[in-house]
Amino acid sequence: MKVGIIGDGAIARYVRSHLEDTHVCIVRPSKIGSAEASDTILRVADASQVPDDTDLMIDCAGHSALAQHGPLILKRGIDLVTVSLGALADAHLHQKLRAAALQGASQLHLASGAIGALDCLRAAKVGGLETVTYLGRKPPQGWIGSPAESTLDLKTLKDPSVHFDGNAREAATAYPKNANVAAAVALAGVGFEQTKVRLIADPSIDANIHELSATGEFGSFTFRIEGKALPDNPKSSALAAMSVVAAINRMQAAITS
Ligand SMILES: NC(=O)C1=CN([C@@H]2O[C@H](COP(=O)(O)OP(=O)(O)OC[C@H]3O[C@@H](n4cnc5c(N)ncnc54)[C@H](O)[C@@H]3O)[C@@H](O)[C@H]2O)C=CC1
Ligand SMILES: O=C([O-])CC(=O)C(=O)O
Repeated sequence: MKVGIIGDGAIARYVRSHLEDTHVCIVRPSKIGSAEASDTILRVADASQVPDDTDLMIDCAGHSALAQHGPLILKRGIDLVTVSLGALADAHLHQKLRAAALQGASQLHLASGAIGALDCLRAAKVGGLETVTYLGRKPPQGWIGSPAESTLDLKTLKDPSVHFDGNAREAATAYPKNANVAAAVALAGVGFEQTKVRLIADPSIDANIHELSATGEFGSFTFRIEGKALPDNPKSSALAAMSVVAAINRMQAAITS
């Protein structure tokens, strides 16, 4: 399988290090000439330059990259795995990606990202869900560059502080680098409006802690994960990068779980 990637950040580097070969990489135009001499990968600036024989593209570059490159990749009949699923909180983009996939007879696969138990939520949805709540906690440095900065002094924070309380659509839209998990939970469960989200900066922790609780016809469950961040990006959990590799592996397996 010829696999290409979008982005060259923390998640993309992890994913590439776990793939035998990467065929092509879509990067920002300013980075086209910046490849290290040892890196022989074909670097291109947009989806129209991705070679025709590419079987699968992997988006590890965030919401704007999925919006920019996703529709053409799918229209060209190339399957796409994305970790930037918070971008789907934009109903217009959601519809555009869906239409592109139908037109190209391709599929957009949503990596599970930094959370687990989405399989449980999807199954529970069949019987009917009553409440779904997601709580995202990160150390203060994980919220730098986000709207948390407008309500909290992240450098001097002493106590755990809630800086967002609302629904998954608002969270995914306002926190494109931090609330993709809220979108993953919404898409697997009761949708963007009904999924309750709280985001917390917590100086007493050194992990990205995600908690998911649901009740419904099936009963109830709570899932909690303490995820280590990737060494080169405190915002992104290592599990998010691992989930992309797992999604690629699943797509190539004869028997999938
Ligand atoms: N689903 C989940 O649980 C998670 C999802 N994410 C998403 O993954 C994204 C990437 O995370 P990291 O690798 O840690 O971030 P990063 O900041 O280390 O890397 C992002 C890379 O994307 C590139 N990029 C941005 N826009 C681009 C465009 N239009 N075309 C080509 N390249 C572009 C940047 O140059 C950079 O190399 C985050 O922005 C976030 O939206 C991150 C963590 C968890
Ligand atoms: O990596 C994480 O822990 C979660 C994250 O940034 C996101 O949901 O966008």
